[in-house]
Amino acid sequence: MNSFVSASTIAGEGLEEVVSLANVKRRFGATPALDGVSLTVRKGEILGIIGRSGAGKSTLIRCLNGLEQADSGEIHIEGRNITGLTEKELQPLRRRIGMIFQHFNLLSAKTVEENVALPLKIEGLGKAERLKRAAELLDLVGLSDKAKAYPSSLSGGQKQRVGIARALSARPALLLSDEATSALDPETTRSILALLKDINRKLGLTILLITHEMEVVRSVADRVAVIDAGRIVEEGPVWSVFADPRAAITQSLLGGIRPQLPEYISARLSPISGPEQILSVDMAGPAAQGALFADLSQALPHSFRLVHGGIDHIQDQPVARFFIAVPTRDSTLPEKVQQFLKARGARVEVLGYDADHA
Ligand SMILES: Nc1ncnc2c1ncn2[C@@H]1O[C@H](COP(=O)(O)OP(=O)(O)OP(=O)(O)O)[C@@H](O)[C@H]1O
Repeated sequence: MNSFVSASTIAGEGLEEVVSLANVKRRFGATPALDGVSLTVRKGEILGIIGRSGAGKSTLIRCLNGLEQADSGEIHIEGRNITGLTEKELQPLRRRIGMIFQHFNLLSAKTVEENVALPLKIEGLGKAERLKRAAELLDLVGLSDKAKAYPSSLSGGQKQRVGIARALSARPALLLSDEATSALDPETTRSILALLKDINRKLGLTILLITHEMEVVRSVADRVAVIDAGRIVEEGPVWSVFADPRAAITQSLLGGIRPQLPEYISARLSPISGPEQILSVDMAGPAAQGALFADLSQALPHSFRLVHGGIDHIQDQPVARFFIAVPTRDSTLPEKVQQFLKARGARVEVLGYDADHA
């Protein structure tokens, strides 16, 4: 483990909730930007907050770091209520939150190591100690060879690594990532997310990820909270929210990364009985581990045709979603197939009938 940044120095000892919000409200004129938000970020976890543009994510961040005052409700950082504090009282608490941003916000006239060491200068540390710590942090993010470089000579991914090192330099209790991968290409995004996960695991760093991309949540978060019109509409372990999204907004945000019924089939689906009934079959955890379709085909031969789908693995849990077509020539078959699948723990939904399948 890195000697400078250890789990115990990043997060306060013995505190389970690094951040908690209780019924936080913030209104701009007629717009309730935050409409009673309650959530907690637990020590050592990665919590993803996802929402569309205008959902209230920026207002939430601004309330958390004290740039915006909530109209009502309470915000605790490491057990301390920050609502109503003066600017002076807020300053030491603000330093408990390290931030990384979409556009990195590095100082272009300073070298990489100077950027990383800057928060330590503000804390009053001597130069030798600042540079020693900067070197350790650059080692942590894999950029030791760029210490003397200027930000303009770095790629986007390298700039964000510097941003991460700088955010960690003042030993924050929480790393707040504000759309930190939104300006990066998919491969660089993956490497930055892998780095965040690695630091989270190695150092026990608590991370709050604000994003509009489900893929970001999928690859690194432990829990996810979905925000819509200033309200948390759904919250839970990532794999379970992916397996069974309840809110319409969550289903819509998941649209791009969950198997969907192919467009050409959904376009011709009819609610009126036809030659094939189309079902969606969702399974997660133990239910997704068995040989469900092999067993179905043995119990009820020629009872279905696989149309589309697949198995994803989220937080080491299988999450499966398939679409099958069941012939209706034998009118009792659809019901038998559904009962078989439900008895094996699958969630089954009748989407309609495909009248045109040859
Ligand atoms: N200073 C302000 N004055 C007036 N309305 C505001 C202000 N800040 C935010 N709002 C409104 O509050 C709502 C939430 O905005 P917010 O910026 O928090 O959303 P967001 O999820 O961060 O969106 P984006 O992803 O586009 O940044 C929006 O309807 C926005 O127009």
